[in-house]
Amino acid sequence: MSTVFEARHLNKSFGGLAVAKDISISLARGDRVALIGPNGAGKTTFINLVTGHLAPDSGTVMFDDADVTALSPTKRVRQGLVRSFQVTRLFSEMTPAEHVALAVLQRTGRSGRMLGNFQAMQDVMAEVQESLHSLGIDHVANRRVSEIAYGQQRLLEIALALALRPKVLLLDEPAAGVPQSDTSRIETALAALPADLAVLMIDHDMDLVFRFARRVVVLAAGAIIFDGSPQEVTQDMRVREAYLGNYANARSAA
Ligand SMILES: Nc1ncnc2c1ncn2[C@@H]1O[C@H](COP(=O)(O)OP(=O)(O)OP(=O)(O)O)[C@@H](O)[C@H]1O
Repeated sequence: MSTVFEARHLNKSFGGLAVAKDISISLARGDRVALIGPNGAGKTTFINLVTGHLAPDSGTVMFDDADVTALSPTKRVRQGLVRSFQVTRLFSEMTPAEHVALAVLQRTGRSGRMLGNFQAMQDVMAEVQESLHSLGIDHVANRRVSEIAYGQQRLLEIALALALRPKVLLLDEPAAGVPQSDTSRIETALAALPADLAVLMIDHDMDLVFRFARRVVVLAAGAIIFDGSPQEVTQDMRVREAYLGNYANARSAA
């Protein structure tokens, strides 16, 4: 598989606190990687370094064989390096259909001012319908975001990220805050992501992580302490001590 993304030796400190220590991770097309670790390990900081929301003190971010370390977050998104939107970035008065239409208009270089007329644009409408249908939220397409369930809002985040046609998708806790009864919908959406898309997901729900990931990277105190298969990670003594102890014991007892 060809490498599409590579973080090389990223370092970042806040004051005296080193939160990224020589982090190197690469992703190939079709990868399904989970980034796990204790609270405060530096997972979100890593995503921010990758997307350009934070500048590293040293190190390089490579995307599609080009150095994108100095590019703005917007330029990285345009190239296909996309993180899922956060619920807090949705507009409560707008509908899911309008959100997706806006993303499609932006991606295709058309003005957001055309949003009032998107239902007359066949290509936009077709993509909106197909997108919301594939994520199982087409029945709430025309409700206000403030009126739909939290799990549906999180599915809309995924729809918006996919509308940007990413090559690499970074998902920061896609199921966090979603009631247990709805997490299966998120899992179904994750399982149906395009096969050639490279996905890196952060989550604390280990059942979700182990069903989704074919590779697991563990961060602790800003450093990678493990990068390997889900089968090996539960056996790794450093990982057990830093994070997975109880979970690994439960799995081996089951
Ligand atoms: N802008 C900032 N300024 C100072 N310290 C920060 C900043 N952002 C994060 N930190 C610190 O960096 C460390 C890593 O935080 P980060 O949010 O990346 O961890 P995390 O692994 O994503 O944690 P969680 O699982 O709780 O979301 C923490 O100690 C945090 O307090």
